[in-house]
Amino acid sequence: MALSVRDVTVHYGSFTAVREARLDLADGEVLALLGPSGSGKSTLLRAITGLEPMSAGTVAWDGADLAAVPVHKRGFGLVFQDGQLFPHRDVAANIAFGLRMHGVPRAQHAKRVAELLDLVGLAGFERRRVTELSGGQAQRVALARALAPEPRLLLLDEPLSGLDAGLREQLAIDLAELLRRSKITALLVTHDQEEAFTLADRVAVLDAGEIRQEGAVGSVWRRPADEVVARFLGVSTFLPGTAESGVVGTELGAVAVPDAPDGPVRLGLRPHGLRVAAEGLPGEVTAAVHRRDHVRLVVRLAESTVDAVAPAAADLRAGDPVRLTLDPDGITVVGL
Ligand SMILES: Nc1ncnc2c1ncn2[C@@H]1O[C@H](COP(=O)(O)OP(=O)(O)OP(=O)(O)O)[C@@H](O)[C@H]1O
Repeated sequence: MALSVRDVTVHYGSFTAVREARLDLADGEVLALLGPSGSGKSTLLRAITGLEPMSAGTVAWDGADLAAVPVHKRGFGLVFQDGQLFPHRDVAANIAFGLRMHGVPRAQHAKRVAELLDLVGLAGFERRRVTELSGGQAQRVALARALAPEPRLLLLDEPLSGLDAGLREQLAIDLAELLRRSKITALLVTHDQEEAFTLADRVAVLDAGEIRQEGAVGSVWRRPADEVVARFLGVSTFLPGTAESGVVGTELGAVAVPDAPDGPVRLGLRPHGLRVAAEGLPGEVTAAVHRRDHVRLVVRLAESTVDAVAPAAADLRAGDPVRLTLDPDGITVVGL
């Protein structure tokens, strides 16, 4: 195991920001620490880098404890939300800083800087002043600077959250491609599930300083371990049901969940787990919000109020009657 984090606890005075965190990261793997604001993600990342003193626990690389290894000798690269570039130097000098710090001979700098700029999609930007870069370009330069010394672990703390939505999505896709192509081992902090799912192989969900669930992104998404994780991953309605031979019967109807074990289960419904259809449960729209590719609804049923979706073209308003049907794609089993 490249990185192993064991029972790491961090206190700020009497407040416990991270409690007994355990994580493993294999070579070439990308792990996202995902959680709401204040859940302790940055604190855990900082503890791993050595920037934050730990009250208990160990951080090891290839089995060797890093307690006595100072931050700059850990061989880790760091990228923060605002790239923290040196404003008075040009792009090439910012990237070469990392090379100088690691004793790369000066004669090799220009070639390596050009390679790194090519890698982050900014070929030819060497002489550009960093004050003349867009937010997205600045983050690419920060990434190139962090990668310059070929770190054994790249740590990214909300690297895209200072950017506007469209750019963030594009940069997340580019970054995911770069991490996979270059087989970089990386730990990413984010509060954005889309970003975590685009970039990471595995995800650890934090809440109130504790890792609630850790696993492959797909399995955490499909099988959240508890209600806290489920809510954070977009589940808004919980529904008891009884599974028999891969079909779960509930008060809202039956739905196929092939791997649900027979017996009582708890379903978690994301908004698109209930869709407007020609047939189904009757209800009344109490709120409708038009989004780019669908309409989000709040619908009052006979016994409860639920979230649901309709196609973008649906012209629905509060007071309209609708019928809802369960869609397995938006339904998880919680706490299996
Ligand atoms: N230097 C500090 N001194 C005291 N408390 C702190 C300090 N840094 C963070 N905290 C507290 O520790 C908790 C965890 O903070 P942390 O920054 O790790 O959360 P986070 O999940 O990264 O949140 P965000 O996404 O908002 O950055 C928060 O309640 C925060 O207020």
